[in-house]
Amino acid sequence: MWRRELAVSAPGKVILHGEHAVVLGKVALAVALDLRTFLRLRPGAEGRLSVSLPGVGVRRSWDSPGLRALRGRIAADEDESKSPSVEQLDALREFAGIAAGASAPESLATLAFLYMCLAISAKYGDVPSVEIVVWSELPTGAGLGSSAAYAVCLAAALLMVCGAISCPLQEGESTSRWTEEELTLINSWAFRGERVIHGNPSGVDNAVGTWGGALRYQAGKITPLKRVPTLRILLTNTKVPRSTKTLVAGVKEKILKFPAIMNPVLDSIDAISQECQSVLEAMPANPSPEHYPVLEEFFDINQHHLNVLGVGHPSLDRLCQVTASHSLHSKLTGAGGGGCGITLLPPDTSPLAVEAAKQDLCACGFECWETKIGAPGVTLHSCSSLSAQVLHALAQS
Ligand SMILES: Nc1ncnc2c1ncn2[C@@H]1O[C@H](COP(=O)(O)OP(=O)(O)O)[C@@H](O)[C@H]1O
Ligand SMILES: C[C@@](O)(CCOP(=O)(O)O)CC(=O)O
Ligand SMILES: [Mg+2]
Repeated sequence: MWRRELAVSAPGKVILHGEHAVVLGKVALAVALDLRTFLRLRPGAEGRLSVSLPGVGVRRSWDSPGLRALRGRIAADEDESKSPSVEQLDALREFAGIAAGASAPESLATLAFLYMCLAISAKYGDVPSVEIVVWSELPTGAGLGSSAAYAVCLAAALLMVCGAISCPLQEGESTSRWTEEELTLINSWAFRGERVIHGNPSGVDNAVGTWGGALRYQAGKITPLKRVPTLRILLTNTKVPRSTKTLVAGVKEKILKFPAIMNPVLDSIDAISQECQSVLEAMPANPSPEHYPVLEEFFDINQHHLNVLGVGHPSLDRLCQVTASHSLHSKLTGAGGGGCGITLLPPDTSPLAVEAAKQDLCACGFECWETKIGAPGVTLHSCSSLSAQVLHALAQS
């Protein structure tokens, strides 16, 4: 029986280069963002599991016998590939009253929650009697990895409640992190949760959510970037909604239709990620301003490539044009099709130019803010150490 009241948080991410191509085994460079998802965990009534997801309007509660019976059906279908099978997802949908093919945020969030809860408890313990609330500072479905931050928080909390990983927070401590081995387990379960939401994720988003910082990711191999310069980045949300799952499926279709045309584009994106990594790693030892025009050109070239892959959007074209009129360079980040773009702010950019660009972007109906990148990965918190704003948001549910 779980007895403590605790919170878990995980950061969103910004992909500098390699979105979409990374799904097909190419290199991506990604950094953790200073916007986080928070999960509050507390003991619930004996024999009941409750979840509240205010960001997507979900408030559900189930009794343990019903969940155990469902778990029996799901566990029987467990396959070797560790991917949720069609039969498993159908059984979960039927149980939760979600229509086949429903892809609304609340349906996917509920499905991912049930899947992770039942699969983790089947392997490591009993269905927990806890109350879970998840709230995020991240916009949902905007390219900043909210799905992965959600899956990472769920994986960490559920693995801890089921005893698969430790509860590293001592009495009196405000925050704590897990060991490398435990983080690897959290990451692998978060990846499974992402699969429920995305269909075919690369795993880069959950890796950043778990480890934080800045990393290179390729085909499951995670390499932390140690000496990355502090880049100033302006983040702009076009507020055009989109679904990563649909966009990733669209890219796959295009590649199958025109392999000879599309594969070289993916190779070029891969080369951009690799060259960008070399430039970033050379910058701390040689902090010359001449690196920035190179980074800006990489943004421009990759933005064109992403348009070729079919994941651009008129709102993103507008974003690039507006920032270009202030001599700044931008690209989409994440799945595209709307959502967010990033703009590089070289150190010599005048504060007036940044302000003017922000004003013009806001006049388009966009929201923009300067970000700090390289935030810590998944973290365990005492509830009393959370800010009043986060506590308030978690208590509203
Ligand atoms: N705070 C949250 N609470 C519940 N579900 C969430 C939350 N954040 C994200 N999700 C889930 O993730 C989905 C969005 O994922 P996705 O389309 O990959 O966009 P992104 O990861 O770029 O924000 C939502 O539809 C929802 O199912
Ligand atoms: C397009 C992709 O490269 C990143 C998707 O990021 P987001 O869900 O838009 O935050 C997909 C993936 O890597 O799984
Ligand atoms: Mg996502």
